Amino acid sequence: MNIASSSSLPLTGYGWDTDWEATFAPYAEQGLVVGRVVRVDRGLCDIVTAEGTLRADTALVTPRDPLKVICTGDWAAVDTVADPPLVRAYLPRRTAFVRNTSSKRSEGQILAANVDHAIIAVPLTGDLDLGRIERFLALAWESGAQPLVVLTKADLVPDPVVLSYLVQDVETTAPGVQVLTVSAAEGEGIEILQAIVAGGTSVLLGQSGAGKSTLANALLGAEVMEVQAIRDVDGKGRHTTTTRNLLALPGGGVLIDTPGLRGVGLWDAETGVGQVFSEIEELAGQCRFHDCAHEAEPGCAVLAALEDGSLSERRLESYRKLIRENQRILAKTDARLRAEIRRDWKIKGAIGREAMEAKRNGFR
Ligand SMILES: Nc1nc2c(ncn2[C@@H]2O[C@H](COP(=O)(O)OP(=O)(O)OP(=O)(O)O)[C@@H](O)[C@H]2O)c(=O)[nH]1
Ligand SMILES: [Zn+2]
Repeated sequence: MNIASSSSLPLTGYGWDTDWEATFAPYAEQGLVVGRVVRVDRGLCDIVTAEGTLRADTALVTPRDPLKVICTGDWAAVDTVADPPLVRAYLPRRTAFVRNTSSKRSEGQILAANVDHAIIAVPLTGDLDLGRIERFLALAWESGAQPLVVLTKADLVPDPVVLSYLVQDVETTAPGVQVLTVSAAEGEGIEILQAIVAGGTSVLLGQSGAGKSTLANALLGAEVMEVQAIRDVDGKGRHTTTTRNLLALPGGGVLIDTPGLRGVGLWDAETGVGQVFSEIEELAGQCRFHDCAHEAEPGCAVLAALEDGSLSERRLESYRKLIRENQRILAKTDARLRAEIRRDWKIKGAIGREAMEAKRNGFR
């Protein structure tokens, strides 16, 4: 994407601050140039620097561990004397979005780095899927970014009383999270969202049809939509939809557009789950047994809350589902490890059997 190729664009528009500057100082001493990664593909990445966008080799920042591969949002230290330019390193990430790549593979995939706001788009059409919101919240908390729920298509709920109930439901589901209603169709709520995202880097999460693209366009303005159209014309249209891009917003802030974050799964999001269900974790802390499973134990504060109605059955079920799902993912990660342990046992077992046999034979 060449939006940033004009050399006058300062890096502050891309999230550069004095903390990054301090972290980068030793690289600057080595004559390396700083830039933010706007896209990574096939061994190369696009990096926006104070001098414009350059394409650099990522061989040195593509280790085997998929979570350590350079990604969109990273701050790179680039050797611009090399030809092509070469990324030597990237600065330690403040936050990182990771997802479970597929059901077959257990390795995580790094989606975006240094994200401050995770905007969870939830359409106000049909029934609110609170469980889905919880999943996105867990993923967001786990990344280190601050989640924000944006209820989209508010124009489809004209009754303010109904709307306020829906907002309340979501607020209860998302303790500690700001809930905003917007209508891109009527422009309502967009300015507030603009003000929030102006401070930092944001990603848009949410199911297909939630209104993410529409929101992105509202934040980006017409200029970028045109660029998008031009890119489609040059025959790369299909491809660009799967490529992650990082864009400076005209009203301030940065948007990382990650269309890949649709059927998102959890990845080692145990801490995230805890934050989504902070009230349940708090209750669990009051259970008589510290390893209480909240099934039938005496003195269980979680079950007591269910009983007196302060905790809903749906909420607890949702919590359990997320914990189970997370454990399955962790188990997959550990599958290789467990296979090794099993092999170890087998060897030890074989040795043991041999010894037994020798003994038995000896006794004969
Ligand atoms: N009424 C109404 N419709 C909207 C609004 N925002 C988006 N839509 C419609 O909702 C549909 C889906 O919007 P998108 O922005 O494409 O949704 P998305 O989340 O990007 O979907 P994917 O690209 O499939 O992930 C489109 O037909 C939009 O026109 C809104 O504020 N009001
Ligand atoms: Zn309990």
